[in-house]
Amino acid sequence: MTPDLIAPSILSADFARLGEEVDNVLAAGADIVHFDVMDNHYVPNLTIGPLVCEALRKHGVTAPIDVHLMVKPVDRIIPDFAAAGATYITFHPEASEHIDRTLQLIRSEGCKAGLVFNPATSLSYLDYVMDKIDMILLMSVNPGFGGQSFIPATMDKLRAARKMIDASGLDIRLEVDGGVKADNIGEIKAAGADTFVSGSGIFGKGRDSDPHRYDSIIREMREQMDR
Ligand SMILES: O=C(CO)[C@@H](O)[C@H](O)COP(=O)(O)O
Ligand SMILES: [Fe+2]
Repeated sequence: MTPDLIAPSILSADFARLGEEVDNVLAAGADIVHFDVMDNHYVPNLTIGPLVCEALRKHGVTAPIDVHLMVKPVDRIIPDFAAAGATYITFHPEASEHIDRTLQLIRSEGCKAGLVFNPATSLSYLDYVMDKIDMILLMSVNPGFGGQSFIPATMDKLRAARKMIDASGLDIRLEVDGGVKADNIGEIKAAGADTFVSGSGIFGKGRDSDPHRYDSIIREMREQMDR
């Protein structure tokens, strides 16, 4: 049985106090840090690199770090993220010339490997690489920005991906990313997800110094998942 993981996307955190934000959201009960890497080439936005991942590790973050690469090309940056302390490294199949080789590269660097599926991307990319995958990430928004609305068609894709994983008998996490909130996380879990990325749904807009500001939202998400 794969335990459910809540993965706050730090894209929506207050970057002026990133270490504190990550400490607080993990202390509130979140499980894994979702680390969105954007290159303003594969997606129309630019964010963070291995330096920030390394800084979180030096700050003392011991929780898994789930690096979501929205970059093209992909391979060059993988060893740097592995050295910086990434736990999972996922990438979009459209961004790699050789998907099988990129998956093998991630594992050879000591990280868990995953493929990321945009809303319109077919799950058929999985057909010949399921044995090289530790995580399937389904985008429920088009990649590039936080704060977007969940795309309802993701639910059917989620059920299909869950069937593929169960039929494979392999230990593969099924993560959903984009527009996940307390009011839809229960339905997303029921459709088959076990790992839940939420950025604006957790960090919200407000900036305040209360170290317990994330306790209630994480608790509410758990309650919704356990219903
Ligand atoms: O990868 C991405 C966006 O491309 C996501 O991880 C977002 O950062 C999720 O943000 P919310 O939709 O939860 O606000
Ligand atoms: Fe992401």
